Amino acid sequence: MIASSTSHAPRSALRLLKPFLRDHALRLAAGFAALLIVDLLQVWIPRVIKHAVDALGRPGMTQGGLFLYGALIVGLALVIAVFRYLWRVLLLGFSRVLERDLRERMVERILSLDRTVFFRRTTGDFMALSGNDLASVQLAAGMGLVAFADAVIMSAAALGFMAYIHPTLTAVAVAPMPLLALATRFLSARLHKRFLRVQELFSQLTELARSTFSSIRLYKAYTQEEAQCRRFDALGRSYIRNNLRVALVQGTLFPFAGLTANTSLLLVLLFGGRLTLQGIITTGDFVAFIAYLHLLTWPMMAFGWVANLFQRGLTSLDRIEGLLEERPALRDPARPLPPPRPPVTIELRGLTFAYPGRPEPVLHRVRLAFPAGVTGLAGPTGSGKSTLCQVLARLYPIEDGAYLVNGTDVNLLKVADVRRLIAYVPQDGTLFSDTIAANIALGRPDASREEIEQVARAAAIHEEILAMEHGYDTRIGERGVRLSGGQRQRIALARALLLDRPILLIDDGLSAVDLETERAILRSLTPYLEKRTCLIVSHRVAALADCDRIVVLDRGAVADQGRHEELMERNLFYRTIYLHQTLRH
Ligand SMILES: Nc1ncnc2c1ncn2[C@@H]1O[C@H](COP(=O)(O)OP(=O)(O)OP(=O)(O)O)[C@@H](O)[C@H]1O
Repeated sequence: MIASSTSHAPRSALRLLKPFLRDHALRLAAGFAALLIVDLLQVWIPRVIKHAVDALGRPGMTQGGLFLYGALIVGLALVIAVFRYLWRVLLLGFSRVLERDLRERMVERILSLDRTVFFRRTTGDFMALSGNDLASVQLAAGMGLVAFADAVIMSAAALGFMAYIHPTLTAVAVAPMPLLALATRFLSARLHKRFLRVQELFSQLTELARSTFSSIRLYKAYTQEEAQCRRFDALGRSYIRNNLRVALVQGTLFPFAGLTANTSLLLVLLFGGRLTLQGIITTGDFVAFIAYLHLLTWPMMAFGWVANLFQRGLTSLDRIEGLLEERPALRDPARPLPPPRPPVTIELRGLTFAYPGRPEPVLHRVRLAFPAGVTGLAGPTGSGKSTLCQVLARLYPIEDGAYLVNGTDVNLLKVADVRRLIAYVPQDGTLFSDTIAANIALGRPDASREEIEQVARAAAIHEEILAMEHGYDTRIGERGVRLSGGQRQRIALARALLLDRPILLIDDGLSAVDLETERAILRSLTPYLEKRTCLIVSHRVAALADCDRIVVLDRGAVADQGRHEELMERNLFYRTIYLHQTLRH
């Protein structure tokens, strides 16, 4: 699941940010300039304090004079507040814009991918990427970047002022700092590994939650609530355990930074105190020096913290890059031919097909022409009927044999141009939490109510929709009414009819209605299907009896084809199933 995220060095992920940094260079420059001003003004305050303290020892110093120093500090603080507001808006705003940009690119990429990728990646994986990972990148690019720049500017300025007071004392005060840098480096390497594991577990947890809640009725029916709770519990414990392992490293890093800062303070008190007593530096210098040391404490802590943020951000950016680098297996040719025009005929020539990652072909040298009219597709379960529909719907790459549209190989056409010719009704007609009208109009949101009603009539669902309280405006799904399996299938069929495309593929799309209704619907579709090419898969061969032609598939190969009467005469499988099903009804 996470394989692609760990396949390349995290730093290569930074390439992702380059064009973005270029586009927002001005905003960043203004933001960092504001940050620089804030930091410089901030390090100026101890200078004012120094002068105030030194002035205290001079004769003739009045309260009014002291007030002036105080007013100067307040003035500086006001200017600092304005510029701090500016950098927050500019730099933190930058991280939000980056977040939005990455999210849009991720959504675009996910929508461009095909099924081959979704076999490898789970929904939980996508959710973790757009949740946790994106938040980590945003935090690193926002607060992380700001804290880092702030720490660099502040420490450089503070060190400069300290060195100006007394270079040797400065060297003594910063002596413990390299230790902190080393500790940060060592600990953040561990943190990277542990954090990766936490992200993986979060992804698994999200996937478990999604699959549990979307199939909650099934778990209840199988009384699997407790078992499912145990699964959550085990995964949740592992998630906490691994988070604690992260906290253990972080918990070492922060106190260590604090300890280093206080050691520096001790050294300054000892050596700086002596220098003051000897009169080498003034009391004001000594007070200012300690104020600078306080200003240095934050950058020292910040380096450790920022190292963590960057580590997390890089790990997440790497995972996001893994997703953005995914490419659909189905790609458009470099120079596609113009889209085919109706009337459209389709044909398979010696098509052999295996699912990606599976060596065993599911379809073997299928040779079939689909003339205008209705072709029925029958065959034992697992014989490859759905696979054939999906290949025809242009959902998988064609690598062995040919799929021709109006005599042109589909590999020479744009994928979307072929798909635009086909209305496909899959086995599980997925409906969305929206109104019935919106569900039917999925492929044509601009369709009029009249057009929607017309296709609903053809799919024999109009009367039932009208009988509902809000008719076509009835909401379905989690917050609306629950529909029967047959109703869902007929709405899915109406949705495909509304597309008004030259080819219609119905993959057992009426399995949930009774045989008579299925036959009646197929008969009522006859006027709609005139001049179109239609393939209907059905488990009930009796429903296919009126088709112009019926193909029998067996273990992925075409076993027979002909009219109902012909197959009744010569095809044992067809006759047996037909008699079995009609006698039972
Ligand atoms: N996504 C997939 N990945 C790998 N193998 C698959 C996939 N979908 C189906 N198969 C395999 O392909 C074979 C044909 O399945 P398919 O669903 O096309 O048969 P079918 O005739 O439509 O079956 P049914 O009548 O039960 O719906 C089966 O062996 C199945 O296990």
